[in-house]
Amino acid sequence: MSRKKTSRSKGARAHAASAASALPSANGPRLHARRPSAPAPRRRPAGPSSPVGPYSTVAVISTDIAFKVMLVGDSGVGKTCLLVHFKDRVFLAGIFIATVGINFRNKVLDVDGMKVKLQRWDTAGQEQFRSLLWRCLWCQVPICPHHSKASFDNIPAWLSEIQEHAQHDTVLMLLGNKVDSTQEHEVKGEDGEKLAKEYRLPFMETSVKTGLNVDLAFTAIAKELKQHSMMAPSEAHFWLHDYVKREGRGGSCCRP
Ligand SMILES: Nc1nc2c(ncn2[C@@H]2O[C@H](COP(=O)(O)OP(=O)(O)OP(=O)(O)O)[C@@H](O)[C@H]2O)c(=O)[nH]1
Repeated sequence: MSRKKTSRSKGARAHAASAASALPSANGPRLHARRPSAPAPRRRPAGPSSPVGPYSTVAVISTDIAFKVMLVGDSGVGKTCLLVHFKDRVFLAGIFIATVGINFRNKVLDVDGMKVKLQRWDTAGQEQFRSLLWRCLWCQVPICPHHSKASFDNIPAWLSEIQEHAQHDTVLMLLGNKVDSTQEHEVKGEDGEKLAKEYRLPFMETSVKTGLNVDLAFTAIAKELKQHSMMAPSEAHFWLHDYVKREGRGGSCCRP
């Protein structure tokens, strides 16, 4: 639990500040203007072996487009739980088995009539695993829980790392997880919102325990990614920030 990144150097934080200033303005170009001419290739991921064993049944689901998404943040912030809840609608209450290596889970969403596959990667906090993935990701979601100031304080360093290694047009969204927690909230929703504004990121409070905004977070990501790769000139523009504000429930990020 204590494999936190609290020891990040002042240099990293300074870099984070400069990374923030490097982000485009809210009214300027969007964070992620990638618009490939062809849909993302549906290749089997390179590197780590598939979790599908030799005796597993493989269901082949035809999808129109596929994207790699990764949740990032300190150990214990709820990355695995978010992924598991989104896929299987269960909350791993009180179960904390630190992720070792890399896992991934697929989920196909129907986004405006198109099948969008989100391939969600779950990594342990170790650098060597993340560095395998940085460059092929389409979306990164830094997370901090409401009751952990240390995790919150590390978000700029995570953002800095993303800025440094990931593709420049990676979709980003900030999540404040465990909003249900009865522990004293060292971090208020307003703090998360303020930080998100500073980095010009959409922000949402989530709770895997109650399910608050979990599906919405992934649906918003899927919509945004779909737009990046497929938007036809006649199609209405999808605004991630607006969608999150409009559809989110509870918390300071969203309407009541
Ligand atoms: N109350 C509450 N607890 C949560 C929530 N999300 C996760 N947890 C708990 O937080 C602990 C850690 O969750 P994980 O999903 O394993 O954390 P992680 O970020 O994947 O951790 P690593 O695998 O070490 O990187 C578990 O005991 C979960 O039950 C939430 O929304 N609310």
